Amino acid sequence: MHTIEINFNNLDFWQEHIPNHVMALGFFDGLHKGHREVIKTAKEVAIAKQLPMSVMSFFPHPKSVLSNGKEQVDYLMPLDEKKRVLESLGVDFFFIVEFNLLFASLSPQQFVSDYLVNFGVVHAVCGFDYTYGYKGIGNTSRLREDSNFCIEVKEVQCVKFFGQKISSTAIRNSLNAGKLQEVQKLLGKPYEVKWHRYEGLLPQYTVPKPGVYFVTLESKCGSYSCNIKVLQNRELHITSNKLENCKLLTIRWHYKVEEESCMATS
Ligand SMILES: Cc1cc2nc3c(=O)[nH]c(=O)nc-3n(C[C@H](O)[C@H](O)[C@H](O)COP(=O)(O)O)c2cc1C
Ligand SMILES: Nc1ncnc2c1ncn2[C@@H]1O[C@H](COP(=O)(O)OP(=O)(O)OP(=O)(O)O)[C@@H](O)[C@H]1O
Repeated sequence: MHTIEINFNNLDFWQEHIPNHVMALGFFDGLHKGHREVIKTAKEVAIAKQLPMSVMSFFPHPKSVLSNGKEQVDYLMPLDEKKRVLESLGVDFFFIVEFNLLFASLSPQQFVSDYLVNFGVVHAVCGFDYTYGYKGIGNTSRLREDSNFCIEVKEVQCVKFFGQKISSTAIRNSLNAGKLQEVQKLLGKPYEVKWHRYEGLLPQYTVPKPGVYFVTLESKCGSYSCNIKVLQNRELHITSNKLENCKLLTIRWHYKVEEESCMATS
């Protein structure tokens, strides 16, 4: 998979060098079941058309840029992890567009013309609620028209869990409430973070609310299941010394064992 960072300075260059392809559109934080359905659908279209397939996402999150940094976004995964998962899903090109105020002010038609039509997109795939362009006024029902009918559009229906749309926001809320089993159902797998023995939690991961959790720790030295504590400042307290020689751990979260209120007395 080729990862290409796009900004206003290199846009012309890439417009000339990217082959015709099928694109999946969206931010895709956490790559949950809904996101995977969009990417799977794009991959199927690409295979049928014998074309490469891409994902176009942005960085940083529109919310943090549009609030001038006042609204902090708790990412579910850093870009490197997103790259790793996208590659495993068969994505050929991962475009990361620099999201800044100038980009945010593009009209829906400008975005579609410069970043889709002139970018070699012949078929776009997005979820039913994908939005684009200034104030997010572009939506899937006008995407084909905004491209002057140059690209085909496939809209993916809502993937739900107990009648509710699966979303990155719902997953962040469940994480913040310590509902790790619910998070697992929405993601389709246990939530994972990377933790360094000296540096702590790696950037752009979110940890659940304070409490005691049953997790699996995985490292080059092996894997081991135990309880760990999330402290008030969202720091992790890992008492197990089984993997003490390993600096970098993947923590796979299973369920909450104890509430924060019980921790104080235990
Ligand atoms: C060119 C462009 C301009 C955008 N401008 C705005 C904006 O002014 N306000 C806003 O809230 N979101 C804006 N967005 C963000 C989108 O509404 C949307 O959140 C983003 O494309 C990710 O889509 P998704 O949330 O469906 O994954 C813009 C997106 C694009 C592509
Ligand atoms: N549950 C879902 N079912 C189908 N498509 C989805 C679902 N969730 C997101 N998508 C689609 O996946 C792409 C990426 O969406 P986005 O990153 O906005 O995810 P989200 O989970 O809705 O995030 P947020 O909660 O921050 O709005 C978009 O095309 C969007 O329409």
